[in-house]
Amino acid sequence: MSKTIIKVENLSKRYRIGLQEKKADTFAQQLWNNFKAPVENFKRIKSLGKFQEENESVHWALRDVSFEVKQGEVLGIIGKNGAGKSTLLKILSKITEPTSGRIEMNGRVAALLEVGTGFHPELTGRENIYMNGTILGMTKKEIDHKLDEIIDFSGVEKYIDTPVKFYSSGMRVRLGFSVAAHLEPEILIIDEVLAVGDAEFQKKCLGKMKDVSQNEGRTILFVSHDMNAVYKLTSKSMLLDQGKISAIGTTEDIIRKYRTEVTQIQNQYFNPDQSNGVTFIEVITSTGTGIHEFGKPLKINLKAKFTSDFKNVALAFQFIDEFGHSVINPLVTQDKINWVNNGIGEIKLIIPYPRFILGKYSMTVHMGDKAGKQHIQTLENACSFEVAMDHLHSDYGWNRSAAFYLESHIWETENLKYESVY
Ligand SMILES: Nc1ncnc2c1ncn2[C@@H]1O[C@H](COP(=O)(O)OP(=O)(O)OP(=O)(O)O)[C@@H](O)[C@H]1O
Repeated sequence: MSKTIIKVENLSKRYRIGLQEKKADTFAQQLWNNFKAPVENFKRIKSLGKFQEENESVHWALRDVSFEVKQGEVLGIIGKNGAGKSTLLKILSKITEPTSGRIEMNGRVAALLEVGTGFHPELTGRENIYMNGTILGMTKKEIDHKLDEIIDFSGVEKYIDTPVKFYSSGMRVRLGFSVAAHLEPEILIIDEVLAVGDAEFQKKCLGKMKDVSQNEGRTILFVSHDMNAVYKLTSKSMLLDQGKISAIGTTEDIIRKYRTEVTQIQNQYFNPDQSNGVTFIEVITSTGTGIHEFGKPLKINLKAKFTSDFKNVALAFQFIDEFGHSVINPLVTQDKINWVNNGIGEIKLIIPYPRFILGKYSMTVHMGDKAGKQHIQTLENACSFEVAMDHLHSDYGWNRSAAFYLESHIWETENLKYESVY
């Protein structure tokens, strides 16, 4: 059993929201506000000083957060904007003090948080490498030994003797990551910053992080909004919600939970006017929450009610992607449907091998009589669902704009044959 390298107990961070100036409509009011401001601000500061008191100007960015990370573990940290992810990483990197709680870290920490943190702008790239190495407790000889590798990985060798203040944000991130990953910290903390770099560099960074965790036993904490990157790099993740841990578990489960929370999906349609036509439609996705995992069967349930028996009904389901394209030919009922039990009826559509690739889809339902003479109802945007592909590993990453669908296929040469089934 590997040893615990990070132990966090009841960690909380309280921010005091700025003491704002009062707005004035008139000059006289402005003078009065200026006169009163010091007294009011003093009162607010005093009330904030009382730790136990809740107040609208107090904001808890983290509240009672406890968890442990073992050596060599790669922990993904995900959550909506403002959930407290960066605050947690800043506290662990000793950039910010917690308000209360305890942290035990058994190793040297290298962090890549905001673009450019950890660099002195007036120093050159090379000087900054030495400065960072020294802070991490490395000798000059040890840094000398790593120097070429760091410069090479960063891809900024042309500018390595230029002060960092002249670097673009992408160049700073490249060098920042390279320094953090190569200077052999026991704990590597990486925030969203990698998103600044181009796709090729991001891929290279993910590969390097995998390498340092698997082959060198380093521990990594990784924050990202890119679920594909989290999926690829981590097997365990933590979901933060309003400063609290809402779940810790396998990355697959945590991403599923997160997606369900952030995606506003209308996967049920209910018609309050039940006099004639469709009364209810539901898209039953593989997760049951409007999120559908690529490749699994998709089901649609439709209920209808008419004022009397209704014979020879025809239905068509049309699937529209988020760019407004109809992605497959509308699926039309071939045989007549008769709803003769006072016009109450139900039909299920099952798509066994849907090919919709990641993204959001909505469904339009057309209803008419079989002869096509009578149009009964068209329900645009009746239900929607989102297709997720995080569970499918890809060396390239999935890109919504790259394709409309994904196809299973077979490769054959003289001495090799294999099938990729999606
Ligand atoms: N210096 C600060 N002063 C006041 N409030 C702050 C400060 N820093 C962060 N906060 C607040 O604390 C909460 C958590 O912020 P944090 O940046 O940790 O969230 P996050 O999960 O990293 O969000 P994002 O995904 O947008 O980066 C937010 O409500 C934020 O407004």
